[in-house]
Amino acid sequence: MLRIGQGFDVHRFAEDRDLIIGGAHIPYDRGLLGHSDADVLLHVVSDAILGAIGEGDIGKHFPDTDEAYKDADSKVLLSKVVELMSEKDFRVINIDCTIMAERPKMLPYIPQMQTIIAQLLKVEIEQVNIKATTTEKLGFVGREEGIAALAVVLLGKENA
Ligand SMILES: Nc1ccn([C@@H]2O[C@H](COP(=O)(O)O)[C@@H](O)[C@H]2O)c(=O)n1
Ligand SMILES: C[C@@]1(CO)OP(=O)(O)OP(=O)(O)OC[C@H]1O
Repeated sequence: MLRIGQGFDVHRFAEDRDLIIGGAHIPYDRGLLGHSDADVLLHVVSDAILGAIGEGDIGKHFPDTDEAYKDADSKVLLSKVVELMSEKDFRVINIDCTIMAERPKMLPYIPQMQTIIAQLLKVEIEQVNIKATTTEKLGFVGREEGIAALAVVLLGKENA
């Protein structure tokens, strides 16, 4: 059986926050605001998987009203999502992600993000594709107010 899922998320920039995208710590003068570490890329990967297995979204599983998730490491949240996926006997076939950011340049950090995400998903690096784009100075991304990301995932389950 094959199942597809998608995720979309946005976080605004804030002073005095680390910029963490796909688990990579990116040197920059601002980070992203959130209840968790605001790793917008890991959030869309989590949401895409939850969507594919019909389990809602990360807000349902890790509410932003719960102090347990204050400054939470999104790698831990994604690991819990992967556990849920595995309990349902699904595995990731491939995932394709896009980061929308006017700045900073993501390209140098993409191999590191791929490695981290592949480890968390328990797949090979080749099964994880990550792209980055500006929005040509248009909209909230273009005004450098925040970063958006999206992901599409294909899951498979044997003998079903
Ligand atoms: N934050 C970003 C945005 C883009 N890139 C890389 O630059 C290429 C060109 O971007 P355009 O938005 O001008 O099409 C893009 O394909 C990415 O490889 C980036 O690294 N970080
Ligand atoms: C991840 C959670 C939980 O800490 O918080 P945020 O970092 O605010 O992220 P968001 O994508 O807005 O919503 C999901 C939340 O439940």
